[in-house]
Amino acid sequence: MIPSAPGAGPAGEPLPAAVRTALSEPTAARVADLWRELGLDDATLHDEDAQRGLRDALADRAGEEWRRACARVRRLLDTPPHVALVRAAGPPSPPVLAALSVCLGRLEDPYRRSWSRVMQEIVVDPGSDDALAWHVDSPGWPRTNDLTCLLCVTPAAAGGRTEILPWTAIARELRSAAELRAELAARKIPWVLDEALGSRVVHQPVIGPEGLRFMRGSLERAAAAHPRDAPWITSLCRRFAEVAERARPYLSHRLEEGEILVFDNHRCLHRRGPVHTAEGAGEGAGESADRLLIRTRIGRPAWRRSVAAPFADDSGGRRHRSDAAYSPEGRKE
Ligand SMILES: O=C(O)CCC(=O)C(=O)O
Ligand SMILES: [Fe+2]
Repeated sequence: MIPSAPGAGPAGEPLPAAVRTALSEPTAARVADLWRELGLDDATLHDEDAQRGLRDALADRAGEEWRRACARVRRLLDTPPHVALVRAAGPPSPPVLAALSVCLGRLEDPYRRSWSRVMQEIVVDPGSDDALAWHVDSPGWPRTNDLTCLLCVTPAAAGGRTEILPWTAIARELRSAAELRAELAARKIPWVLDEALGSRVVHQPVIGPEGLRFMRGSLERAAAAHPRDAPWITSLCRRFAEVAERARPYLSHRLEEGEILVFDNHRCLHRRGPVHTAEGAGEGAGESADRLLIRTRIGRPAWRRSVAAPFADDSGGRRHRSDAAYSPEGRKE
């Protein structure tokens, strides 16, 4: 009912060199040593005290390069296009991903079940095309995560580009569609939360005061669960998807082994381009299961983000947010 995105196209721009940060081998090794010393793994990391312990240990002992890299990533996330790419020397390092994540905010896990992971393996799922269309992560959570980090363990043999569409580009496209923009900000979608979270419904617009909330599959679920609202939900979703499809520029990057891509999940949409097998193939056919990423989803950023609530104006996020408007404690779930 809502059209699919075509995936990576020639219109995507490469990641600017300015968003890249390298970490030296000694720093990466120190981080991994701390991780081992603290006896951390995915299960222990669910605990907020363990996350705080790791953050404190890193501040004390990971060194100046680590401190600078974290500060730089925070700055990059605060500035359009709200993206940072970190490459630690050596093989792909889940400890470095976890360490970077806890230095940015809290690793979120609203499920709190034995099967849930704060460091989640992301493989190509031929049964779902949600990742192929512009979306934000966690539309099935009461509050979507603020930041997403993706560590590339195994790159795609071919294709599989990760693409980022910053809010500033969407806002520009919406300038000539004031009515649609007003509707996107005013009409509250009855989002159906994940089954494991009780399938509750939360009412939020696509363009909310805190950011974007959009995923085609979730909107289809909302429409199916609320047949009377289905016509306007479907129409709004289709029109927004068309705007996102036209919006430029967006970034397109094929993650390489060991790279960590971090982006602001409230101020960007993202998607994955089709993955090709050696035989070649298009979307849906020949998708390879080899590509492996590890994802963390971060809430309550550890710093006060300084960029204006982008949804209050069209200035591209240059105005400063008031601290009060962005205090994590002041947020409702
Ligand atoms: O695989 C990627 O590059 C992104 C995947 C994604 O967006 C998702 O699984 O939600
Ligand atoms: Fe995603």
